[in-house]
Order: sequence, then C-alpha cells, then structure tokens
Amino acid sequence: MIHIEGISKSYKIAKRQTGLKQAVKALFYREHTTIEALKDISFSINQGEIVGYIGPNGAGKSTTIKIMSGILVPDTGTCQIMGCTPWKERTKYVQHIGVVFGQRSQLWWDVPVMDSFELLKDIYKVPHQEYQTTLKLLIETLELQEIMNSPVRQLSLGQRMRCEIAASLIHSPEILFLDEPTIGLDAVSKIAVRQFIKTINQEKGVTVILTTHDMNDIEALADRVILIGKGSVFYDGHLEALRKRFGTRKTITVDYSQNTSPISTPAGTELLSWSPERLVLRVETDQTRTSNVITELSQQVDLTDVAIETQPIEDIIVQLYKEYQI
Ligand SMILES: Nc1ncnc2c1ncn2[C@@H]1O[C@H](COP(=O)(O)OP(=O)(O)OP(=O)(O)O)[C@@H](O)[C@H]1O
Repeated sequence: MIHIEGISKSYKIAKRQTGLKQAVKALFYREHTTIEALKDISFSINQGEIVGYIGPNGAGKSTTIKIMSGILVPDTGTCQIMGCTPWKERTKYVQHIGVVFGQRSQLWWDVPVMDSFELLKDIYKVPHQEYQTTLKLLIETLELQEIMNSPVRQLSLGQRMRCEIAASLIHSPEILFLDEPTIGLDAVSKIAVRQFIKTINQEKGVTVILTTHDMNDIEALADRVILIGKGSVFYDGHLEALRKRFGTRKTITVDYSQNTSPISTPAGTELLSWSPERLVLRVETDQTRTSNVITELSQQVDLTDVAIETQPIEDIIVQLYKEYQI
C-alpha cells in the first residue's frame, strides 16, 4: 500500500550572523547551510497496519509525513501510495488520506465545528448520505455532540484534537497520518483518542502511521515501529522484538526479614537501593538469570517477597537513542 524507496530531503537555510557589518553584507550576499533531514530512507507498509514512526527531536519524522501526504517534494527517491505519487497527483491522492498535525489545525478557527465539517464535505465531494452516516459515527465515538456548534477557538486542546481527528476522516480515507495526535492531552483524552484510532483500524481497516514521543501511544497502538534518527532508519520491526533485543534489563525488588549485615550483590546486577528490609537491584539479563540472582540472595537473607519488573519501553527507547547516538 505504501512503498518508499531511497527518499532524501535537504533544507537550504540562510546563515544568520550578528552585527551591522554582517547585516549589510547579507543584503548583497547570503551564505547558506544545508540540513539533510532525510538520507535515503526506505520502507513499505501494508494495508491495515498501525505503524509507530518514532525518533528524537529533529530526526525527520514530520518531514517524512509531509512527503507522504504530498505537502513536500523529496530531492530524490520514489514514494508510491495507493498507486499515486503523493506530490504529483494531489487531487486524486488526497481522497485516500487523512492527515492530523497535532501542532497545527485544519479547522476554521472562527466558525462552528459543524461548519468546518460541512466545508470539508464539499471540498472532498462526499455524497450527502455517506456524509450523514460518517458524521453520526464520528460524533458518537468521539463524543462531539456538545461542541459541534462551538467555534474552534473556544475549544480546549483535547476537544479540538477530537475534532481534528474527525475532520481528517470525513471523507473516509484508507490511510491516516497522525503527527503527534496526543500532544498536550490529559490522560483521559489520550486514552479516548487511542481507543478511537484502534477502533477505526480494526473496524474499518484504516492504515495508520503515527508519530509520537509518547511511548504509551506506541504500546497501546503499534505492533510495528520504525525508528528514525538523524534522517536514517535505524530499526524497523515488531515492538516485542525491540523489547527482546534491547530490553535486557529487569528490576528486582526483594523484601526480607530485618538484616543489618552487608549483602553482596550478585554478578550482573547493580544496586539501586538498600534498606534493612528491602533491596532493589537492576539485573542485566544478558549477563545473568533473574532466578540465579534470587537464589544467591536467598542464601544471604530470609526472603519474604520478590517483585520483578521488565524495563519500560520508554527506557528502552532512551537506551537506543544513546546507543545509536541519535
Ligand atoms: N522548513 C524547514 N526549513 C529548514 N529546516 C527544516 C525545516 N523543517 C525541518 N527542518 C529541519 O529538518 C530536520 C528534521 O525535522 P523534522 O521536523 O522532520 O523532525 P521531527 O523528527 O519531526 O522532529 P520533532 O520530533 O522535533 O517534531 C531538523 O533538523 C529540522 O531543523
């Protein structure tokens, strides 16, 4: 459904220098620098997938989404989505896609939400009956009833984001690009947005490409992640495989009957905290087994309880960014 091959994109920006002399010089001659936002990236996405497109700030995520939605033209490479080249066949192509940029609005600021939806219906030439059915479903599932007559500028961020998502789906697209859809939302709104994305994916088969810095979004939604850094793809695969490959750390909390004599920490572990009744250790599972650690500790203290936690995905991603220096 989506095939991207060897896409590169650079931005040319004028160098700004301080001082009057430099300002006058800049009137006649401007120096430029080039930022390589994307360097030869390739991937394919199948119909019905939810893909988390992740990476640190400035990695190139939004640039990729803009190219895939036809807003930007790459310097080199090919991009075929539903048989179209996004930036060439704009009119035909936009019928297939919905786009939400969390930081920008596609709604008209001063008019009621309902009017924005009507305008989008006309822009996309959605037949009246189909529009009514879609609208009813969107209003119900995104709980928009009470805000349909409010101008967008009066909405809270969470309310606006729900409207943005609804607006992107008025024409029933097959693909949805979401660029940070949960940015700034409270916990309840985040869960509602995630639930909705899951529903349209499962019930309507909508393919979703999601960029986010919130790893809870990724855990809740994406089976597959593409990790990008400094314009290159570093990992493309299942979230679980990522966890198995890089999430080798576990935290063990052991409680024991009071003990004041020193406890020697087993090999392959790091002491995180200690008290006369509790010890918390980080275990490197590629160096030792958690069962060995517990056995060793049980020989030194009278264990009363043991809790083992796997590494949160957030930590794994931070570790990955460090390892790859991205
Ligand atoms: N219009 C532009 N002009 C010049 N440089 C740009 C422009 N847009 C993006 N860049 C640069 O391209 C690189 C990639 O930016 P991009 O917005 O794609 O990153 P991102 O992964 O979406 O980052 P973030 O997570 O911070 O939103 C960055 O170095 C950024 O400064």
